Amino acid sequence: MTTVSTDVTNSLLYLDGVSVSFDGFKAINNLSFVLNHGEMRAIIGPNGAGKTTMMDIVTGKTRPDAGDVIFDGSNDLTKHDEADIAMMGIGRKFQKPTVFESHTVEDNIALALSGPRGVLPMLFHNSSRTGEGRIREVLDVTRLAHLRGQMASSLSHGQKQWLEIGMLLAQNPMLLLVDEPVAGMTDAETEETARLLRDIAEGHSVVVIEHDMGFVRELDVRVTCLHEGSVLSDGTLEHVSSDPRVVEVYLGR
Ligand SMILES: Nc1ncnc2c1ncn2[C@@H]1O[C@H](COP(=O)(O)OP(=O)(O)OP(=O)(O)O)[C@@H](O)[C@H]1O
Repeated sequence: MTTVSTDVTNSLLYLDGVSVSFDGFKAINNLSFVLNHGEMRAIIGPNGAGKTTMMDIVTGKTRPDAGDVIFDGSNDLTKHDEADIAMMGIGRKFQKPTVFESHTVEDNIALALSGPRGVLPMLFHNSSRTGEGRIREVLDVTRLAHLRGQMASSLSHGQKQWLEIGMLLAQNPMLLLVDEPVAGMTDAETEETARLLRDIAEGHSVVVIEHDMGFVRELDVRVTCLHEGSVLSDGTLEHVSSDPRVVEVYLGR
């Protein structure tokens, strides 16, 4: 018990004994998962393993039937709705980019900055960091500074994904949840996305769901493999990818 309570206090995200069923089917089955402050983690696993459902539970979209879901040591996420959870500092990027196509890159970031956790409402209290400074920071980290005046509709698929990550960053979340960011990207964009997320992880905690194992290798972080709603294997990519159970249900297919 001592270990568990220490885990809760020291972790940014703590799931223990979490289960959820849909029409009697256990999509998440007694799942335990701990993410440390400042950590980036990759989540892999076959289709239907429960990866998206796990994110749905963390963001308040789905309520678990059982288990603990604690954010930043003391916030019981099962007692909050999606809007509350976003305000607490959990940002989610879905697989498909949803940028404002008919606005410029810069305006997309500015719109996100003026959102509930953006910095613009706080400007009067913090003159050292202007909206413009923050926009530049976000554009730099998302590799879009040279495109700031262009319409979002003119961006490549990969650049739209980076822009949406930028819009998330503008909200300054403590934790970013990123679902299959490199699906549909070119090889060059995929490699750049790994570098971009590593840069972001210097100041944020990140959970990335991804099937592209080359990309997961580039991320160079601890990997958790889910299967049938629970953790099947966890550790370095070398450890997880050589686990015979992971090879059987996922990598060997
Ligand atoms: N709202 C829902 N109603 C019914 N079944 C659901 C619902 N959401 C998820 N499921 C089922 O739960 C299981 C887990 O789905 P989930 O989308 O979490 O898997 P995943 O690991 O994200 O898969 P993929 O890699 O294909 O995205 C699947 O069998 C799915 O059909």
